[in-house]
Amino acid sequence: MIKAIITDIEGTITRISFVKDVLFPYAAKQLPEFISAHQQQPAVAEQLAAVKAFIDQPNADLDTVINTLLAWISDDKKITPLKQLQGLIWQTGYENGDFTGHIYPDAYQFLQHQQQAGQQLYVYSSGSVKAQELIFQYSDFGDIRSLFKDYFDTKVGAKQTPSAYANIISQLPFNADEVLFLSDVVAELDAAKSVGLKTLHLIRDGQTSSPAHPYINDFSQFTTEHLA
Ligand SMILES: CSCCC(=O)C(=O)COP(=O)(O)O
Ligand SMILES: [Mg+2]
Repeated sequence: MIKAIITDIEGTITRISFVKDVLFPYAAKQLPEFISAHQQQPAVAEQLAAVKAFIDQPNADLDTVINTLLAWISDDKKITPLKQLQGLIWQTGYENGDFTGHIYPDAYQFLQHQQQAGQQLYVYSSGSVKAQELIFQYSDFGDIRSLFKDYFDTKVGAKQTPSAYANIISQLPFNADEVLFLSDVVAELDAAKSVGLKTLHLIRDGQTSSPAHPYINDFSQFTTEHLA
């Protein structure tokens, strides 16, 4: 019996185009000035050092680091220092009201219902924990952070890696088979299932279904059978 639900964000409870057409371009536009202005701040300096380590160029200059980060945004790389920096940059956009966090109405209703029914709700996204908190703090439905018990990002591991899910389960008071993982990406569902989590595939945007995972097109199709 399912006791906890871990949800992905992009493509599962948030429209893909909000991330790709709003958040990523905003980060790309603001990043050069943000890095130049804040490079000495510890939270930023730590990520710049991580970029240099990742590209194995400990003495890389600022332009090289900025161009590396811009290329990673363009290629939608889920590399931890980029995702951490994006969260810091998006904070300004949310605070200025440049955008609000898109949440599908059916997802919001589903999450509210499951919380009221006693499920513990968690988030696991490639977006940093900061970015996750921001999208829910400044969501289309107002501040909905109280829905979630905790957040996980790529610091526990990459989303297509089984050990990341084992790592999350080791931090929760549940067995793997008591946890349902929701995602739009089959490779993520495969990784979660391989360490014993139950899975449910969200196919909102024409993705191909997999025989390995049950699927729904939106949360209006969710039934109690998915919690069995
Ligand atoms: C937290 S909103 C931004 C999401 C993001 O940066 C991203 O890369 C999407 O990854 P997800 O794991 O939510 O599909
Ligand atoms: Mg996703």
